[in-house]
Amino acid sequence: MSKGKNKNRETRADRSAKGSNGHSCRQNHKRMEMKQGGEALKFPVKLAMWDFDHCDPKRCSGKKLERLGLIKSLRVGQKFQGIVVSPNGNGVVCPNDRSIVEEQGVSVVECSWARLDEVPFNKIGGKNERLLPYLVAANQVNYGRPWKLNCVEALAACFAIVGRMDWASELLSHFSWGPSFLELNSELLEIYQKCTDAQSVKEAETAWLAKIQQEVQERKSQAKTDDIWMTGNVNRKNVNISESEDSSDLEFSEEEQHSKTYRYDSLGNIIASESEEDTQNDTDEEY
Ligand SMILES: C[S@@+](CC[C@H](N)C(=O)[O-])C[C@H]1O[C@@H](n2cnc3c(N)ncnc32)[C@H](O)[C@@H]1O
Repeated sequence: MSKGKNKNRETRADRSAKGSNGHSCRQNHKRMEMKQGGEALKFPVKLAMWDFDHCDPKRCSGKKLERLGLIKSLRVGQKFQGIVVSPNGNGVVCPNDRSIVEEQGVSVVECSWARLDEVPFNKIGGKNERLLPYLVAANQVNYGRPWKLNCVEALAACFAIVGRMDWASELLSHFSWGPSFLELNSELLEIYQKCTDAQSVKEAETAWLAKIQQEVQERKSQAKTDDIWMTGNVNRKNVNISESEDSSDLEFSEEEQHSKTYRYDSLGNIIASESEEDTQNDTDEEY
């Protein structure tokens, strides 16, 4: 029995019996026993997490995996041999990581995105710490948000990238919204699966981001053009039409419309080509 000033100090044995959330292994173990129908579910590879208890247990995907007996809690100070999917990672998960995933498993850091500065990253992790490339969350809390996935999405994303779609689907099947994560990201995951190393995944990610950026620009210009059909061409409102001019005078004759193909700017104004200004009679040029 310890005495005096050391009375309240934890022994090494006490500490090692606690998870990263400070709960005793017995408590964690007890929770792990609360499986569906009392039976622990089995997963083909090791799944682990450092749980910092930042999140509402009812909404927390890591805790749910733990309740199902699918994931093991690690303590601070304990390292993980497999892939550690972490905001502290250097390279990104890539198909070349497959053998590590299959042999050693995957772990995550169960914490709040808003409290990352409270996580002692130097005391957790392992030699295979990885970021995830661009993917979009499908969970109910962060639906549609890129990069910041929850724990089960992060584990599933890792499995999917290394080509273990079977494990990704199996894990997500325990969440009502789970399968939609793979649907939402299907095109991109297929692209990542065709890569090899981290650099090729980064290149694929850069190309994808450029593509979606371009699509956004195109949609914006399209929206501007569509507005004209709804509101009319605002530039035309400033055209000074004399009393005697009928609006039909501003329209082109059928003959004109058929004889030329006009080019329009984004506001619907006809762009006069240089050659048209120079040589009014030149009708051969196509725009
Ligand atoms: C910050 S926690 C949030 C957990 C959430 N409360 C839940 O219910 O699962 C999500 C964890 O998933 C992993 N993760 C998610 N997105 C990631 C990304 N883009 N790169 C690296 N790790 C990521 C990390 O381990 C991260 O700590």
